[in-house]
Amino acid sequence: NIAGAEDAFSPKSYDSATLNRSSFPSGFLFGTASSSYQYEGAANVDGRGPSIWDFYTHRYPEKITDGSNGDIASDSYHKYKEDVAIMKEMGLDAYRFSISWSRILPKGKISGGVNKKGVEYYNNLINELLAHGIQPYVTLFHWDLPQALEDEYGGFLSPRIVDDFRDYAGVCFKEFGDRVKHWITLNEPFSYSSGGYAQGMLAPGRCSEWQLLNCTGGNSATEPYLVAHYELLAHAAAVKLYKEKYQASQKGKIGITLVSHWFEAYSNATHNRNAALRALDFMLGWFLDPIVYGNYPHSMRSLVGARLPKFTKEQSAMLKGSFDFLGLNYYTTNYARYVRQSNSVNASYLTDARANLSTERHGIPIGPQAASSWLFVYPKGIWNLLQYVKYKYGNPLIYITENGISEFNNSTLPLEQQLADPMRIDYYYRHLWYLQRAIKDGSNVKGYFAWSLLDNFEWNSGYTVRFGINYVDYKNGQKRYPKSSSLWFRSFLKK
Ligand SMILES: OC[C@@H]1[C@@H](O)[C@H](O)[C@@H](O)c2nnnn21
Repeated sequence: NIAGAEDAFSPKSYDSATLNRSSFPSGFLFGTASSSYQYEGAANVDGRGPSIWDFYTHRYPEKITDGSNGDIASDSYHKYKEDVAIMKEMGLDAYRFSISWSRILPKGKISGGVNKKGVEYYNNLINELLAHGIQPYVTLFHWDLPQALEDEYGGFLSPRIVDDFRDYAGVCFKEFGDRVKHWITLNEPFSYSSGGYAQGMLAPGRCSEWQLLNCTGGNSATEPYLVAHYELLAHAAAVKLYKEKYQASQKGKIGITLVSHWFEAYSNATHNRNAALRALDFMLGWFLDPIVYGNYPHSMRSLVGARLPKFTKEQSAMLKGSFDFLGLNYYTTNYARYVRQSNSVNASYLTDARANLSTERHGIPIGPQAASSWLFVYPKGIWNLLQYVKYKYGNPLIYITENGISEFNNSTLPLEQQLADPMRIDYYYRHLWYLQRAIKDGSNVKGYFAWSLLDNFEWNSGYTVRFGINYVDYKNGQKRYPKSSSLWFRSFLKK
């Protein structure tokens, strides 16, 4: 049910005696997550082609809080062996990372050539992980689309992306599928379509002029829905290829990672409870309904109308059941309340749900605010979200593929102060407590990946916030240091 009690649980202490690996089913997987553009650096090294994030950060540095980019980032391209050693030291079982499409295919297409050095880097990373008993969970697309495809036909705004994504996925299955047994096609298609085409604060930075968000063209009423449609079809095409050509011999699993907030009704009034359900449809159901039921949620079809693309019968059949597991990213919870559509002249994805989202009620915040302005700590939301997915979508096999919190970059403070991150220990302890609760209540969750192993490039926030369990000294050759949460995880994960 939507009316949720406040998040009542707060631990007396964080010692791993009360909550640890054995609070979870045996074989439960613990990992950390990352992504190529945010971690690797080496942007123009060894044949990598530019992605839309290289273009966006260099062309519009003013759109990034500190004017930074991922040219060097956490330099994992050169330091991946150190990173694997840190994972081993922490006692982690798995590592979720993404492949840079333009490092493998610099021009985005096979016809543009496969970059052998790029293939070599990911082979080295995968082999290093396996040599240390750490399982690779590999995301094919984590927002860094080859700029060549954006230039040629507008990237995910065009149906041509479906074939190109499928071909790229095929190269990865062929090159790495003998050792990679868990594939994630897309990371958060919601964020890519809403952030990139409705709000415009993620690359390629498009939105309606009237939203006055300083976008470079676009239409927030139509483009988010077109992009989401082609993301779904690209996902389904890659899954079809894997299942038809590779799964029998490679015996791996393939899925997709979706993100959702939990939404608490602003009040128990029916119109506010319905607003919370619509908010879930427009953020999670937008993608989960098509892959579970083969079509968009009813609320979207009725409210968005002709602006919502339609699936053909064949496409619907290809989408329905197109996953062996669901990756779910949870960070925060919002209040939702009914709002009458302001006007139909300036339609936008951002108002189509007729649900006003807020992070406070009667002036009281829903939880403590992190450094990231959208992130309020509400651990019970992970339990709520898992109940909702269990009941509405048939209790699918789930991995929590991201969960985490950010602090501000205070690199002027003494290092030992910067390494003290008690709020991160509190965040992880409380979310993990609700996660083991949800599993005991029947949710089919098999693993958990914390965001993030290291501090990294946080998209439009640049390096002004830090999500790392381990610190990266950007002023000193990206040197890694464990934060207190890294040491806490080490005791939590002890076997
Ligand atoms: O903002 C923190 C992280 C980003 O760094 C990830 O790239 C992205 O997958 C995500 N989704 N929700 N929160 N996050």
